[in-house]
Amino acid sequence: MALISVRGLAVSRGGRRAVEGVDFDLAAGEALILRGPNGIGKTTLLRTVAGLQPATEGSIQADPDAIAYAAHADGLKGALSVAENLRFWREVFGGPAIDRAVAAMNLSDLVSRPAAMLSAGQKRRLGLARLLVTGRPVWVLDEPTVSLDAGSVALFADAVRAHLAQGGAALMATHIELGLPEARVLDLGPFCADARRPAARAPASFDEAFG
Ligand SMILES: Nc1ncnc2c1ncn2[C@@H]1O[C@H](COP(=O)(O)OP(=O)(O)OP(=O)(O)O)[C@@H](O)[C@H]1O
Repeated sequence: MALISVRGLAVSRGGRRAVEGVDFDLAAGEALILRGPNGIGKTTLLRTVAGLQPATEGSIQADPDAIAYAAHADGLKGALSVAENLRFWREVFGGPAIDRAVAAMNLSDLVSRPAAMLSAGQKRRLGLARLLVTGRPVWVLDEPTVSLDAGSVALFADAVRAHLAQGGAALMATHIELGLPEARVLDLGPFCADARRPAARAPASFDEAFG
């Protein structure tokens, strides 16, 4: 059974339709990568699936309590240490102990350091470790590997693979090659609202050259 089922989905940002007519299912053990050029609507689609904004059209079947959403921003508390941040999130979500998350994202040497004193890549590793302490099955991730070095991208791919093996699922927008050949790819290009309705931008009766 699908954990997320999307049919005929259109999403908008700033009053403009971004993509429309999007269909996909995501089942336990599956990963789906959204691709498309800057501005096509990947973030908008992920925010809509995560329940942070309404769909313009179409349907999304998913349990909002099953989704852990990680946006561009890491959402860390700068004054709290790495361990305190993870314990905070664990208590909010009621997920598993933090040890596995610390090890999975190579944070063992940093557990006592305030999050404000981490590098950009270390902050990102902590932001991703947060997913593991939510205990939620569906990860919805927006550019999860920004700031990560090659070794950390590989760690992240391992964490996703382990999550899938445990019956989880992942929906991700990324421009880079994650090293997850088992993931399906959905190119949003054909679903760009402007490209599908060129007449809406340039009516046939309008003579652009002499208007
Ligand atoms: N705050 C905003 N207000 C109005 N429109 C916005 C805002 N942020 C983004 N947009 C517009 O919404 C559209 C979709 O943006 P979105 O961030 O979803 O694209 P994206 O595919 O995630 O892009 P990127 O690859 O650059 O992250 C774009 O055309 C963008 O210009």
